[in-house]
Amino acid sequence: MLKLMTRILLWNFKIPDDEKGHDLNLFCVPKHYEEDLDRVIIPHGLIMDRTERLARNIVQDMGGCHIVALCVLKGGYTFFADLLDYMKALNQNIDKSVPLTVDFIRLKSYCDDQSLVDVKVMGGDELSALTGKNVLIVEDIVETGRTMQTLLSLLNKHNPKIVKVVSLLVKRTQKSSGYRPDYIGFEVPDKFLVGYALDYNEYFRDLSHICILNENGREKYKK
Ligand SMILES: O=P(O)(O)OC[C@H]1O[C@H](OP(=O)(O)OP(=O)(O)O)[C@H](O)[C@@H]1O
Ligand code: HPA
Repeated sequence: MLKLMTRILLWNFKIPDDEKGHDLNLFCVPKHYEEDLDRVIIPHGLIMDRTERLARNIVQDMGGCHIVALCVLKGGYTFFADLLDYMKALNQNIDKSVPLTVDFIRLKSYCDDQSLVDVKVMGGDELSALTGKNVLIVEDIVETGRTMQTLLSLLNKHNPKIVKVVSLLVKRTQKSSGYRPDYIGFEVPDKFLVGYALDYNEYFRDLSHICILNENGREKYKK
C-alpha cells in the first residue's frame, strides 16, 4: 500500500501554489515578450524530461497494439510533436513495436484568459475513422475540463476501442469540473500560463518555456 502511494505521489508532478518560478534573465526569452511575462514556471528542459517519462508510461500501458495519437490543436501541437518523438524512439527499440498513426482536431474555447460558453469544434468530421481504434488524445492543458469533456463525448459517439488522454498540464482551479486525464505532466497553480504552444489570443506560442503572463502582456494582447 505504502509502495503504491509513493508511486502515485511520484507520478503527480505538482508545482505548488507558492512556487515562485525562475527569473526570466536566467533563460533565453524572445525580446518581444520580455515585458509581458512574470516568471518562468516550467523551463523547456524540464518539459522535455517529463515528456520523455510520460512517453515511457504510455508505451508501457498502451503498447502492443496500434495507437492513433489525436492532437488537440492548436495548443497541443508542440507537446504532441515532442511526445511522439519520444514514443517513436521507444518503439524503435522494443521487440514488439507497434504502428503509431496521427490525427488532428481543432477545438477553441478561450478569448483573452476567459473560457467561453461554447467549445467550438473545427475539423472534427473525420472522427468516424477512429471507430474500433486505440486512441491517445494529446492536449496541452486542462483547466475547466470543458474542452476535453466535449471532445470525449464527440469521440465516444464513434465507438473507439480505447481512449486515453494525456495532458501536459492540469490546472488546480475552483473552475475545474473535476475531470482528470489519464496521464498528467504537471499539476500547476491557478495562473494564466503561456509558452510551449500555450497562447494568449494566439501570442506566446513561439516561446519555449512555460511562463506566467503579467498584466502588461494581458493588456498589450487583449482582444
Ligand atoms: O479545460 P478548458 O478550460 O476547456 O481549457 C483547456 C483548453 O483551452 C485551450 O484551448 P483554446 O481554446 O485556448 O484553443 P487553442 O488550443 O487554439 O489555444 C487549451 O489548448 C485547451 O484545449
Ligand atoms: O493557462 C492557460 N494558458 C493558455 N491557455 C489556456 N487554456 C486554458 N487555460 C490556459
